Amino acid sequence: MSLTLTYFPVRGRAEVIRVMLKDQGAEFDEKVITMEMWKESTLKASCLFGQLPIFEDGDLTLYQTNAIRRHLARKLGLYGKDQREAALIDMMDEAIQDLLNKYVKLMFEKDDSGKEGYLKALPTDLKPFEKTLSGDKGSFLVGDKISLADYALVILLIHHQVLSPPCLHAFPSLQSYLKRLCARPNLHAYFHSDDFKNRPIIPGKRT
Ligand SMILES: N[C@@H](CCC(=O)N[C@@H](CS)C(=O)NCC(=O)O)C(=O)O
Repeated sequence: MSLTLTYFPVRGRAEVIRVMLKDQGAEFDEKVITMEMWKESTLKASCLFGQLPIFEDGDLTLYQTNAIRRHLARKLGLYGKDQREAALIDMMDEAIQDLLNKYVKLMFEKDDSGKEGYLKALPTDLKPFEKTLSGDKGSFLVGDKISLADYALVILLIHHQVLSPPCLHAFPSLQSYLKRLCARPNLHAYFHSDDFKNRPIIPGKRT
C-alpha cells in the first residue's frame, strides 16, 4: 500500500505523522512543498480545507492532522487493545493537544515576551502526564503498548526540551519515559538523522 505525506519542509503539525510511520517501519514517500511552491501553485486551491498536510493511503486522501493520526493508529494497531484503552488514549491525546495548541500559539508569537509566562505554567501542564507515568504503571501512557498518544507526547516533550532544556528536571517519570521511547531503534535512528535534525520546528524557528 503506497503512503504519501505532503507537507512543508518543517516539523510542524506533520512531525508526529512522520514519527509514527518511522517508528512502525512503514515505508512512505514525502512530497515537500516550499512556501514559494505553495504560493505559486494551485495546490492550496486543490486542498479540501486549503491547508497541509495531505496524507494519501492508496486511493484514500486525508486532510486534518488528527484524522490522519487516528487513521494510522487504527491501521497500525496503535489505538489500544480494546474500547476501554481507546477511550483512555483519546483522553490523554486531548490533553496533549491542549498543551500542543498552547505551544503552537507561543511559537507563532512575534517576540519572546510570552515565553516566561508559558514556562511558569508548564509544570502545572506537565504534572498530569508525570502522574500518569509514575509508579509501576508501565512504559506507556495507556496499556502495555505504544499508542497514538505516546507519539504525540514524545514529540511535544522533545520540542519543549528545545524551548527550555531543564523543563523536565522536576519530572523523573517523564524523563525516563522520554529516554525509553527515544531509545526504540527506529526512533533513535530517526531522531539522530540529518533529516530530523535539520528540519526546523516551524519556518525560521528552531527554539
Ligand atoms: N487543522 C489542520 C490545520 C492545518 C494547518 O494549519 N496547516 C498549515 C500548516 S501547519 C497550512 O497549511 N498553512 C498554509 C495556509 O493556510 O495557507 C490540521 O491539523 O491539519
